[in-house]
Parts: sequence; C-alpha cells; structure tokens
Amino acid sequence: MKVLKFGGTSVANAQNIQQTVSIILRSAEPQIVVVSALGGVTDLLIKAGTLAEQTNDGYKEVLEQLELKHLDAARALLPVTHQSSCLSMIKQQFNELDEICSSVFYLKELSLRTRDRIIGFGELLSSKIISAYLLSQQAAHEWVDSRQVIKTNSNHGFAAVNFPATNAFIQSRINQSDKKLFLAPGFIASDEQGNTTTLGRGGSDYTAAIFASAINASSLEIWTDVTGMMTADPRWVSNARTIKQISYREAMELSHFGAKVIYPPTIQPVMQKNIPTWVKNTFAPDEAGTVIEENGVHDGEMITGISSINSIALLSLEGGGMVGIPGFSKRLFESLAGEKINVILITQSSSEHSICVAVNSADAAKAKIAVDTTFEIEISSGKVEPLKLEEDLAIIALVGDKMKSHPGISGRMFGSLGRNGINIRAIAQGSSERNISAVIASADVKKGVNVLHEAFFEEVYKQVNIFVVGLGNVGSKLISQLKQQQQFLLEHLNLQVRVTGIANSRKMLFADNGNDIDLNNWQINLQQAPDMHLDAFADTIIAKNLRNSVFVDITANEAVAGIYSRLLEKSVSVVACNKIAASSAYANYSKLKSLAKEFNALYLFETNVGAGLPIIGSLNDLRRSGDQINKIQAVLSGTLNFVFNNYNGTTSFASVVKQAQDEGYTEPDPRLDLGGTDVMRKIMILAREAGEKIEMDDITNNGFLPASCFEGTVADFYAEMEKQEAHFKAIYLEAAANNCKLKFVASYENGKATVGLQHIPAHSDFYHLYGKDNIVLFYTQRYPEQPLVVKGAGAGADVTASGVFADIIRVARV
Ligand SMILES: NC(=O)c1ccc[n+]([C@@H]2O[C@H](COP(=O)([O-])OP(=O)(O)OC[C@H]3O[C@@H](n4cnc5c(N)ncnc54)[C@H](O)[C@@H]3O)[C@@H](O)[C@H]2O)c1
Ligand SMILES: N[C@@H](CCO)C(=O)O
Repeated sequence: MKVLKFGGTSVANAQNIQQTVSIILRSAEPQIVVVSALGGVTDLLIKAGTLAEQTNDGYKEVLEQLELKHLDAARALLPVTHQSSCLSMIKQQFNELDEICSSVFYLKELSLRTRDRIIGFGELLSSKIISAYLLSQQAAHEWVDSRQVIKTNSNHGFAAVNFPATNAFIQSRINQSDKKLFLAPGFIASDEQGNTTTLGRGGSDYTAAIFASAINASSLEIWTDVTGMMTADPRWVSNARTIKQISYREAMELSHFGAKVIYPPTIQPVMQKNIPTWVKNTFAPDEAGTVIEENGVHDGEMITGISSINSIALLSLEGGGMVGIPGFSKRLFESLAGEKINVILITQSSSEHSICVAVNSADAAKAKIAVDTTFEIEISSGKVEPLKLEEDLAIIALVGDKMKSHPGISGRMFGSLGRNGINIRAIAQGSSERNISAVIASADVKKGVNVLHEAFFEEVYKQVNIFVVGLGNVGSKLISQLKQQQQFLLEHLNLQVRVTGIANSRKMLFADNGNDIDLNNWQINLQQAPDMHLDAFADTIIAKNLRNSVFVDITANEAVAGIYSRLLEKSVSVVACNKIAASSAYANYSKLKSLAKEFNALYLFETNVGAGLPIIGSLNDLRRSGDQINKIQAVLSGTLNFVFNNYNGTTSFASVVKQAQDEGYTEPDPRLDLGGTDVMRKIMILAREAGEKIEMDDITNNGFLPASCFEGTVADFYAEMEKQEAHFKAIYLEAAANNCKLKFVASYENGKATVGLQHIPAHSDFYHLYGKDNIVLFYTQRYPEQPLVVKGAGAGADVTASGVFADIIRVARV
C-alpha cells in the first residue's frame, strides 16, 4: 500500500481536483490519499478568526467568500444528482464555523485551541468534497477522519504526535476495512480530550508521512506543483534542474533552507522506516520527479542543492570578558530559548572573543532585549558589549552528502562568492560536512544562489553579463563581433556572454531580467529607450547585481571614466577602451588598480595603447616574469602614422587628417591625436605599467602643430590647418631632403618620457612602418640590445573592438 499527499495547489479548484483524482485512479495499488485545504483557504480561515477576535465583523464576509469557493468547487465537480448531500455538508460546516467565529467575536478571544478548530475546517471540507467526487466516479473508498487516528498532545498550533497510539489507531482503522482506497484530511489531529489539534504549517506532508510510517507503506508520494526538488529555487536560477535522487538527510537540509517543496518534519517518520518518498508534479505527472531514499545517489555531483533563507538577523555577543570562562554560551542560548527564539546558525571563533548566532529577523528585537537583560551586569562592567544586531541578511547554503571529506568545496564556494563581490558575514559548517552555510546581505542572495549554482552545477558554461557604454565606431563593431562570436564562445570556451545593458550619450537600454539585448535590433531599440543618465546607468548595473558583471567603456568621456571606482567597489570588472582614467592623475590610476585587487575585479585597458595589439599584455608578462623595463621606443599614433605616410604635399595636410578621421583612426576629437596628447597618454600608460610613477606634466611634447590650430572648434581646427598648409609642407620637404620619413615618436627611459616628430632614416626600425601601424620596442634586462618588438595596425574600429573583446574574455575566464 502507498500513501499519496496532494497539496493546496493540486486541489485549488474543480479542474485541479479532477487532475488529482485522475492520478489517484490510475494506480491499481491500494492507497491512502491525504489532501490539503483548497489553495489559499487556510490563510483566509486565519484571517476570519483574527478579524472576529478584533470584533471586526468583516469575518462574516471572509466566511461567505470561503463558503462560495467550496460551493463553487462542489457544483463544478459533481453531477447535479450527487450535489445535494455535498452542498448541505458544506453549508452545515459553515454554520458551525460561523458559530465558532461569532463566539470569538463576542468573547474577543481567539485561543490557540479555537484557532486550531477554525483552521482545521479547510482540510475537512476539501477531503469531503473530493470524497463526494470520488463517489460520483464510482470509486469505492473510505473517508478517514484523521482526528480519530492521529493522536497528539495539546500543544495547539504545533502538536506533538503520540506515535504508539497513532500507529495502532491507523493500523486498526485500515485493517478493519476491505477498501483499497482511503481519503484523509491532512494537517489535523486530536488530543486526548478529543479537541482538534494541528501539526504546524505544511503539516499535511507530515500527516501523509505518519500514515506511511504506520502502515509501512511501499512508498510515499508528495504531489505538488513543481517537478521534484530542484538544485536551486527555479524562480531565481533559470538553469535549476530537478534532483533525481537525494538522501533523507540531504532533503531535510534542503527543505529546512527554504526549498518549500516538502515540509521538513515529514522526512523523519519515513526515514526511520526507510520508505522511498517521491516528490512529483500533479500537473506533469509523467515526469519522474525526485525520489528521497536512504543513500540516494545523485548525478555524480559533489553538491546536491543550494538553498537560502531570507529575513535573517545576526546577533553577536562580543567581549574580552568571555574568554576562557565557561557558561557564557549557555546563558546566551537560554535567554534566547526563554523567548522561544529559534537559533538558525551558530558560529564561535576559537579566540572565544565572540559568539555569533543567526535568528529570524522577526525575533531580532526581542532577542536583543532578552540577551542584554541576561548580561546586564557583564555589560555594565565592560566584560561584554551590548548585543550587536545586524539585519537585512540571508543565509545561503550548499547541501550534499558527498561533500564529506572532499577538500576544496568551501574554497570554491567562498572564492566564487568573493569574485562576485559578495561579502560573507558569518559561516558555519557542521562536522557532518553535509551543509556549508554563509550569512550574506539579503540584496546579494539571488546573485549568490546563481553564482554557486554556476560554480557547482553549470560546468557547461559560465555566464558573463556585459554593460557597454559608447556605441560609436568601436562600440558598434564590438557589438557585431559579439553577435557573430556568441555561439563559438559557448561551444569552445563554455562562455555565455550576454550583453545586458548598452548606452550612448543619448539613450540607455537594459535587457529585462534574465534576458539579454537583442543584438540584431539594438540600434532601433536603443533609439526608443529612455534617455541616458550616467549615474542611473551605474545604479542599474549595481542594482541588477548580476554575476560576472563587466562594464565596458568605449567612449572618450571623462565622466564615464569617473564611475569606474563605484563599479569596481561592487566587484564589477571594468574594460576600458577610453584612455582617460589610466592617463589621469597617478593617484587615480593606482586607486583604480588597488580597488580592482581589493574587490576581486579586473580593470583592463589593453586597447589604450596600440588598439588591438598585445602591448600592455606583453609588458605585464615581462614584468610578472621578473624582467625590468629599461627603455621604450615607440610609434603609438595610428592617426599620425597614417597622416605622415600619406602626406606628400600634393593634397592638403588637412584633407589627409580628414581621411584618417573618416577611416575611424582618430580620437572623437582629432586634435588630441594631432597635438600629441594621445601619444603622451599612451607612453605614460606604458611607463606606469612599467612601474614608473609618472604624470602628464613629466612628459615633454615636441609638437608640430601651430598653437592657432587649437583654438575654437574641430571645424575651426580643419580650417586653420588649411591656412597653415605651408607650415606642414615645409616640415615634409625638410625630412624628404634628408631622405627621411616623418614619425611621431614616443620614448621613455630613466623616468623621463618624450614625444615628438622625428626624421627617421632608412636604417631605423621605424622607417618601414606603413599605414596606420604602431610599433613598440621594449628594451629590458633580458632584451638589452635586440628589443622585444610588437608591431601592427594600431588604430581602426575593427582591431580596437577585437582588443576590447579580448579583454572581456580575459575577465570572463578568471
Ligand atoms: N578608433 C580607434 O582606432 C581607437 C583605438 C583605440 C582606442 N580607441 C578609443 O575608443 C574610444 C571610442 O572611440 P570611437 O572611435 O568609437 O569614438 P566615437 O566618437 O565613434 O564613439 C564614442 C561613443 O561614446 C558615446 N559617448 C560619448 N560620451 C558619452 C557619455 N557621456 N555617456 C555615454 N556615451 C557617451 C557616444 O555617444 C558614442 O557612441 C575612444 O576613447 C578612443 O580613444 C579608439
Ligand atoms: N586615435 C588613436 C586610436 C588608437 O588609440 C590613434 O590614432 O592611434
């Protein structure tokens, strides 16, 4: 014989009851079926009782609403010929309920005993309606009054079962019948005096387990509205999946931590009898669901599931006066127990200087008063401090039998949380090693569950959420490269790179929760999106709090560079194509680097020098491997190289500059290139990466542009260059007369950096440098004479976008 339990959603209305009954009737095996109240009924019954106690006659309306709900269900389920006895049963039950509530109303008192009586009506009604429906379907069965067979003490609201008596009653009740199908209301029982008691919220699961244990059932089936127990809460983790098999103890750990699928005390009676317990979905009955059994072997993973509890407060009792003195923890726990406060997690450091316990937030204030009163004398004498209370916390836990004696699990757990900026306030792991719990901020709990799910269940791929600001030449190329490469990244690097937010100077667009931006239609969608506000963009990134978040700056804007620190402090990595931050005051550059280190994020800016060329990366590799940079010589402006490679006095200098701009090599403001600022920034960034504390003022700029070119707008700049054509031609002719080419060269040596136009003779490394190419020569301790050379296209939207892309992948693969 097996036992089935159907929860509130499975019997929420006539249609669901029909589905439930079809599941019951498809099994030939004898069975006991336990049902909950129709969905939502228990809460309304509590409301009616509470209103009556408050002498609010609104309770009558609630009862009318409830009566109608039950009458409707019965009418919809039963053929007219079977309706009258069921409808009069419902009316009679509601008359009784009305009388009880009216007594509560007049007495202004709702004792726990009366409350149990009131809420017990929910299961009585549902089971009787289902019984009438079974009769109408000619399904022979017996309705068993759980109150007559499940005996408890009189602890109303949470009564303790007298198992010897209960087992005997159930066995005799079942054995004396020749029926194969029994139907019983869940949740309710009775005490020795025959008063209705209840088994605690979710107690219908428990009722079913009590029946299963009493008759040594072949199995217990818990039918609900989800397919089994999941690896994590599916409302939070889209990749959560059903756990096929799980042990009783793991199931208890997971249920305790918020996996509301099964009520924790349920497990105890079935575990003692080793009865396999299935969790199945009423609305997808053919799906396997989860089986809970001794030594349940799950799919080879170390971790069975991840769960969490919200609304946690952390209480810390601290003080030097506790060290080495027995009895402090006893008194702390006694004072909490005295207030009936449930302790959820406990930690104590080996220094014995503090004891930290997690409790439900609702108990926090009460706990503070109780503990401060208990330790009043020690507090006034300074031996301990008043109880410290921290709220808005949550517990996140890894659960799994297989974690036992398996090193590295907690390292992986804390590493993954840390990399995502999730601060851990307290941790606990019992010696059973079945559960590792961490207390974190409530705001981080959803992200935390996702981070852990990814770390322990999704070796398939890692999700990276990117936010791109700046969608001009380079930015729009990056988006098309990402679109083109998404599938490759998924298949070859197991990376799911999602563009989650984009913005230009006018508009900003975010993907809805759990989605990414449609990369086929981003231009149109961005046009229709809200106006861009930089602070709001940063706020949203932080509020979304998505795992593996990366901010990508492809603007040339100072304000955008100004938000990096806020993001890094939240462990959001920054990939900057924008050179402003790395070339700002040294203090800011170094602060950003330390923030990245402190908050386990990355701040990468490879494209700041030489676009997509591996220049900063090579320099970092040299230094990390112990080399020292003696000297750098470089041509670092794609624009200037292009201009001097193409200018020979036949067309105007200004028109060649314009061509460089049109081809996407210049800065958004080309004066930065022509005036040498862009190159100064680049050589300074290289010098800083080489270990030098250098500022812009320390760099000599031997510029070639007449001062008049810097006045006014970019249009004025072009006009002025036209006027100065003779100046540019003279520069060109002078170099040509010496058989030299013109190159804008940057060099760094002994803490000094210089940039400027030079005559380059044919034997120079820089002579054969064509188009928009860049070249860097690193002279180091290991490369003293023959330098390490990096050379290639140093500007252009495509190559720059691919350099940004490479930085994003570097962040993603950490
Ligand atoms: N073009 C290259 O070859 C190259 C090479 C290396 C680095 N870079 C760097 O790439 C960056 C972008 O260059 P580009 O050629 O794509 O420039 P662009 O002018 O084509 O694009 C700049 C984008 O930034 C946006 N923007 C500007 N201010 C903004 C703000 N306050 N908020 C939001 N968005 C803002 C603009 O709307 C535009 O979408 C620059 O920092 C440049 O130094 C360019
Ligand atoms: N404007 C820059 C782009 C690369 O940083 C150049 O011309 O080199």
